[in-house]
Amino acid sequence: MRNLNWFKPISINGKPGRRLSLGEYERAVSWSKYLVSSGAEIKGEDEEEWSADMSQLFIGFKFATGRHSRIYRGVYKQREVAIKLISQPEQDENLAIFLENQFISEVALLFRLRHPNIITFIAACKKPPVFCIITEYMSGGSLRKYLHQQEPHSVPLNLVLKLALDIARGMRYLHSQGILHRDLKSENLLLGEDMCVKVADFGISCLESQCRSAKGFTGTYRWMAPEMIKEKHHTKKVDVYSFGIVLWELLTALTPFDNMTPEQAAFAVCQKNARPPLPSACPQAFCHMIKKCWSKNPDKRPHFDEIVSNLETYMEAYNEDPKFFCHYVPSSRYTTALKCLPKCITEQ
Ligand SMILES: Nc1ncnc2c1ncn2[C@@H]1O[C@H](COP(=O)(O)OP(=O)(O)OP(=O)(O)O)[C@@H](O)[C@H]1O
Repeated sequence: MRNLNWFKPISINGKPGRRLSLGEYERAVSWSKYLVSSGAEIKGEDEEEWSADMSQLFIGFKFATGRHSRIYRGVYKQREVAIKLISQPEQDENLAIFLENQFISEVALLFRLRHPNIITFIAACKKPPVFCIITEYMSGGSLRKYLHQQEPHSVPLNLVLKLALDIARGMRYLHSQGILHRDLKSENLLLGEDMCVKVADFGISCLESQCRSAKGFTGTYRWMAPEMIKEKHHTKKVDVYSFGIVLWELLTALTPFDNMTPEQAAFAVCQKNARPPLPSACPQAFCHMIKKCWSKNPDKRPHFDEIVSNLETYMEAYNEDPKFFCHYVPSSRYTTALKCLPKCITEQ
């Protein structure tokens, strides 16, 4: 029997929700016939624990779309959530299998992750040909959307630092769990209230020991490390490369390789070792970090431990002296002195 709770207009924070339009209602009805759980199809490792109780789920309106998904707002067990619905196409068996495997892998990874800078997984539901993933709702939307609303080069340095540190902490945790994200970009970084950033979209993530070729992930070429574009063996360092591009985005509020198609960008990165231009006014501390992160040689890219530690040092120095970025000279004795400075102060 259909669960009509799904189609009640949702109420969020006491404010009445919007009633679904006829089109949205019809789409929701067509999706719901697959999603209303009989409980019979719940199988597999951990599924008992992550399987959503559909009687507790209220679906609202669609607010975003992915390549193969639609994202709805909703309420699950009294909590505001985002509901990602993925539907398998009837006509394309290979894509259907790919999407099912992607769903299984994304849920298996998300289920185990708990960190303030990683999107919080709430529940999921598997009713082929439709799958859903329920996560906390991030009211600020994507970092990409936020940056596109800013004037180029206008994000204040203390905010760049805070956002970069949130992302780097989330990524350090992810790597400590042996997981490669492989699709780190501003669109997959979500903002909460108080401008906290969380890493999201683990659709093509993998355990380092099990990662295979990245064939077909053409949509993310602008952020993709050359070894991954070339479908070569790749390591955690592909995420460090992407972090370098994200840091460039934070400083410029621009889209990388804006004047090129994703394929042209991929060619330029691999064949000409091209990178987005660093702004002339880019503080040395950031220029140095960005260049190291997007080095051609993955071994020259730092680990997230080092990135977090450097960003924390910059943050402390900036809080002490907002002119810190004007004085900073990379890889000098000044940097070493800076690193021991807080210790020296506390030891006195
Ligand atoms: N929990 C959330 N809270 C707020 N917005 C979200 C949330 N999850 C996703 N979104 C929005 O939906 C967009 C697409 O989500 P997501 O990247 O997870 O879908 P996808 O199907 O994997 O997309 P693609 O394959 O195109 O990368 C995000 O860029 C973001 O704007």
